[in-house]
Amino acid sequence: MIDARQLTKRYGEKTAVDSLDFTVRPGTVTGFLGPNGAGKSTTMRMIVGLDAPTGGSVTVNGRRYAQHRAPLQEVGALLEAKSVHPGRSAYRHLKALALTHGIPQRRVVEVIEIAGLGSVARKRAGAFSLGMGQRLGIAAALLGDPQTVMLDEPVNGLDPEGVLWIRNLLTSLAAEGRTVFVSSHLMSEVALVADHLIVVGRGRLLADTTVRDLVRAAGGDTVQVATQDPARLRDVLAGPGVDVTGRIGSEELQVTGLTAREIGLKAAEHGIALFELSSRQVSLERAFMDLTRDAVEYHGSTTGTEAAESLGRTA
Ligand SMILES: Nc1ncnc2c1ncn2[C@@H]1O[C@H](COP(=O)(O)OP(=O)(O)OP(=O)(O)O)[C@@H](O)[C@H]1O
Repeated sequence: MIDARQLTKRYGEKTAVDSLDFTVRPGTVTGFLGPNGAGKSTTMRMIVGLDAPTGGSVTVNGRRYAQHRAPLQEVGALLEAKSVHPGRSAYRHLKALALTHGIPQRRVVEVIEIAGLGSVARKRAGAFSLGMGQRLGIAAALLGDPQTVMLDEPVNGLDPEGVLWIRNLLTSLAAEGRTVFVSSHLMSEVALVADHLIVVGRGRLLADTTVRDLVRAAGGDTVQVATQDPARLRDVLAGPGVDVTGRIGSEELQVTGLTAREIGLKAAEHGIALFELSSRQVSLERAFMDLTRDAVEYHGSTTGTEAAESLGRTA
């Protein structure tokens, strides 16, 4: 559990994080969303004590990070590209980390497996691709088998297989009852994996909500499903607040009141094959853009004249 109370960070005149109040709960993936410069990284750095708050406080499982006796076993974090000695292998890097934190060596082998680094673990980390570097950072974050896992933009640099791997990893960590907090500036990415969302802009809290409520508020909660067995899927999905429509004899159903993820999970649970599963993500993306419109620091639509004027002002 991560608990931020009136958390504030100022750098001179700039308020990077502005009186944030939020709670990240165990057993679920919480997405931390906001446009570039919204204060996500600064908040995460304060959670693990790499930056001191100017005001307010943030605790992990009831204590400030520095007050934990074995912090690596409490919170595993992937922040911006970790400094790994380029001449050191992934294995030796993790081994050194384990040694200095009293973590058994067998855990090093385990996290190498979890991170899919088995075939490159003995190679120099300096020769790693961005994606391999991310995997090594994630292996390091999981080393202490922490109850809380926090990842800053983890899909950066990962190929499609890596992105899928991250999604599955986050979901299974949450299913084990851990607190999973993951930042991104892409709603489409977060919506696939997170149940809960904390949205920030210019350091302020814009929304503390569920993906489901945000979708509902955007009026885009229809999910298109095509299945082998529509009658059975209707029965499986039936419940309060859920509405399923579809033509008789058609494989296609339109579902409201459940997310694509919930439908996919229920179908899998009952062994029902799906041929299509698509939510109206465009409206979800739009809901995020509407929420953060006034908080975006750099608008791509700035005209040449405006850009020149603003350059002139700062010059
Ligand atoms: N050390 C620092 N000194 C001065 N300003 C800083 C410092 N670190 C961050 N900032 C400023 O604080 C604001 C928030 O930055 P932060 O990196 O936390 O945002 P972010 O949401 O993580 O953005 P991004 O997605 O671009 O990483 C930005 O305007 C940034 O320029």
